[in-house]
Amino acid sequence: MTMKLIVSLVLGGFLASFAYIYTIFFVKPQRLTSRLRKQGIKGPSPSLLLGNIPEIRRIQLQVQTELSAAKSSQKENHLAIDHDWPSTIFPHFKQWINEYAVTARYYTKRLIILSHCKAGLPLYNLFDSSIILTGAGPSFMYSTGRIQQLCTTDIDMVKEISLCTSSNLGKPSYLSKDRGPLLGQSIFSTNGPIWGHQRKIIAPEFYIDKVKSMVSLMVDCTTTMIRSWESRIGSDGGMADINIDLDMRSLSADIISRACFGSNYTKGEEIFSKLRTLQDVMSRGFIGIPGSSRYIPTKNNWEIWKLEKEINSMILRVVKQRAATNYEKDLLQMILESAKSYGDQESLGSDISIDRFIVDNCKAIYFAGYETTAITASWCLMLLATHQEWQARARVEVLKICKENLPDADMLRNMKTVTMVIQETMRLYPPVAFVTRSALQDIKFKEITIPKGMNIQIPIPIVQQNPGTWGPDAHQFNPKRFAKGILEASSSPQAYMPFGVGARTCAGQHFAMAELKVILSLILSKFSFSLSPAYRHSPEFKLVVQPGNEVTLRIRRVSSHKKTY
Ligand code: HEM
Repeated sequence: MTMKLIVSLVLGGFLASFAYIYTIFFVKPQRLTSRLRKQGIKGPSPSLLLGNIPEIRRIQLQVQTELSAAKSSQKENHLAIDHDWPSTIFPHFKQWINEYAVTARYYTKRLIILSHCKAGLPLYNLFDSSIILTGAGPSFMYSTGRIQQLCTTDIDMVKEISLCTSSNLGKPSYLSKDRGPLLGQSIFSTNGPIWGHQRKIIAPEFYIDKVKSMVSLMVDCTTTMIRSWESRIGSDGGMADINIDLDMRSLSADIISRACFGSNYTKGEEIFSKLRTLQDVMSRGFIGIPGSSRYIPTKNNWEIWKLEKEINSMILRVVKQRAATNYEKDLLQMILESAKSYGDQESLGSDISIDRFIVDNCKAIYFAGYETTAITASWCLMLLATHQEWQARARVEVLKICKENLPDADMLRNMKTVTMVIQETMRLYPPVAFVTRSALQDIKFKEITIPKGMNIQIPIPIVQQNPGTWGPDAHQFNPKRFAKGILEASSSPQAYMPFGVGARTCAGQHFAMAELKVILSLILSKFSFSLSPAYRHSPEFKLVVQPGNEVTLRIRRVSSHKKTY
């Protein structure tokens, strides 16, 4: 009897798991993709459990093998830096765009009708499904395990997405599930009223006026780093090779900690180092496949759970300390106060606990505020080191504006060349590689109905390096293209999106720009620099696009400017 019960329980469990896996990995994806396929959207055929992951791996491996063969046949020249890194990091996108996002779809119906008339073709051909569905543009679909993506580089579709204010468009659920330990139920991953509440609390803390008042704090932190560089370089004529990645990370961490977490900033360093390890562990492998589930006790997941627990309790300790100290009016205080009122707001319809609300949002700000800005600063300095003419131009501007003074908010606003350099850096090396959205209900863009549950992905680096939009020098560093602002830099303003698009655009972009200008202007005014011969250019994607090898600069003092702070 007991044996029978065990057997039927095991069998029942097995059948239930099979039915679950079959629904998640086959029935649901089929339902989504067949609706898109009927509308002319194509894509590579997925395998059952892994989707297109095997093909992604195969294409990446093939491109990397070809690349290393080409490299070994050439004499290595570290100064020959190729900015077309998306072709090697995301080669599958380029291949799929060529294969599945056919050129005919670029045409509007009018153009097709005209070309048909010109070619003497009968117009009834227009009802052929491959031609009539011209709305898609360069879009295709693919999947990683259970996660279905509609990937688009179609500027018109990007424009419609960025103008969309409908609550039917939101952030994908995999951000709070698969990326949960990092992003949790924070402003980054929530939707609807709870997101609206979080945005209302956090965004005003980074409005331009608030940021202006944080410039002196940014200058103080950067000055401390500059002094340490000066002592490493020694007196005039001295020189040092400095690994700037580490310094940019600790500087950025210092700035965001002090700006957002006030007197409790000292705990920040530990939290950042753990967050970085967490990000590293989480970037291994793909999300959405069986075995990567956050509930399965794999070695990776044990490490993630341990780090998550440690980070969460460290943040809660900071919160407790804050409760015991004097009142401060910083972001942490705003989050704490809003968490109290959030507890009373049943209308938000959320089941997130107050502790979770605090921890997830603090964690998200720590992560967003430090990693992206630090990496951008490293890329800016690397590019200025390899483009001495732009380094000299930016330095002349900084010295002219600041004279013998430390930069303030007005001076930063007038730094046109420095701004152009930062904008061009974020065009070539956007730290965030994808704008991600999800159809929370059926939603229509460019005559294509995107079914509920489908994720939408815009690969930022590919759009920002498209020669069709940016011209033949799309893969080159040319800050001049931003001389008349972002709107005039390319044939389509929507093609520039390092801070994302639409309602979910980066809440900290003014803060990030001010911080980058402070860092660059202070470094330029004190030092000249070139790339260390040890540098090897190798961008990598680990949730963010970062230098795969350390950026080491050969740094000297600027001799004509001897003022010390
Ligand atoms: C160079 C630096 C930075 C870059 C390139 C960057 C980029 C981005 C991108 C691409 C998004 C997603 C936008 C979208 O989905 O359309 C985002 C969101 C966000 N960023 Fe940034 N970011 C930077 C710095 C910062 C800083 C310094 C902060 C705050 C201290 C910050 C706070 C946020 C927040 C809160 C969101 C979520 C907005 C929402 O969903 O409502 N970011 N950022």
